[in-house]
Amino acid sequence: MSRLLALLYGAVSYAVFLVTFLYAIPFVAGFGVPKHIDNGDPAPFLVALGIDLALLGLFAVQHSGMARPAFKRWWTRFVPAPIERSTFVLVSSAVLALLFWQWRPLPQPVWNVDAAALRGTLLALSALGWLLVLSSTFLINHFDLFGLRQVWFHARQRKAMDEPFVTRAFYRIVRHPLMLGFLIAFWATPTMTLGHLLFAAMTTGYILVAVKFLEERDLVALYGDTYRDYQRRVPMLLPWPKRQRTDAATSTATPQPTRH
Ligand SMILES: C[S@@+](CC[C@H](N)C(=O)[O-])C[C@H]1O[C@@H](n2cnc3c(N)ncnc32)[C@H](O)[C@@H]1O
Repeated sequence: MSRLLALLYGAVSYAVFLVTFLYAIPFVAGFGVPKHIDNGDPAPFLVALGIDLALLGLFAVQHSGMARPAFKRWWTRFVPAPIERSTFVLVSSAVLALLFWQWRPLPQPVWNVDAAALRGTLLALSALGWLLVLSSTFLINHFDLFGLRQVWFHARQRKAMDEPFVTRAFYRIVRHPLMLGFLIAFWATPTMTLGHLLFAAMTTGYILVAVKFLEERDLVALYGDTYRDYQRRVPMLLPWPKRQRTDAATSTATPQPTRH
C-alpha cells in the first residue's frame, strides 16, 4: 500500500472517530441530536432490552478482542502494521455508530432532578467527565491512540519511537483517568431513564472487567515491576490516596520503559 494512501486512510479513520466521539456526547446526554439514548423506534420491553444488550456486547467483544496482543499479531499478517491502529479505530467507530443508530429507548424514568441548579451541576459534571476523557488521551498520546501518528511516520519513512509510560498529571491521581471520565460522563445525568441506566451499568461493568483483567495484565506484561509499583502507589479508578508503604519494595526507583 502506498504511503500516501495509508496516510489518507489514517486521516479518514481519525475523522470518522472524531465525528463518532462528538456524537456520543449528546447521544448519552439524551438531547441535541436527532437520535439519542432516549428516543428512536419503540420496541416491546424484552425486545428493546435484547437489542441494546446485543449492541453493547458487540462493542465489548470487538473492542477488547481487537486490542489483544495475540489478535494484533495474527491480523497484522493481513493488515499492514502502519494502518493496524487506524483500522481498529475505524471498526470501533463503525460499531459505535451502529449502537447509536439501532439503540432502542427504554424511557421509563429512574430519577428526574427538577431543581434547576442541581440539573445544571449534573450536566456540568458530565461535561467535565468528557473533558477528562479527551485530555487524558493527550496525556498518553492522542495521535498515537487514534492511529494518526503511525501513518504519519510511515509516510515520512521514519520509525516511530515507542510511547513512554505516563505517570504525570491525572495519571498521578488514578491509573485510568480516561475510564473515570467515561464513568462520570455516563452517570452524571439529571434525567436517568431505564435505557440510560442500562447503558451506564453495562459500560461500568465492562470498564471494570476490561481494565482489571485485560488492560492491566497487558501493562504488567509490558512494563513489569514498573507497572506493579505504579499499581501499589496509585489507585485504579477512585481518587482516594493509597496508604504509602515505606518498605524497600515501594521505595525502589524503577526505570521508565516505553509503550509499544
Ligand atoms: C484507551 S487508553 C486508556 C488508558 C487508561 N486505561 C485510562 O483509562 O486512562 C488504552 C491505551 O492506553 C495505554 N496506557 C494505559 N495506561 C498507560 C500509562 N500509564 N502510560 C502509557 N500508556 C498507558 C494502554 O497500553 C493502551 O494502549
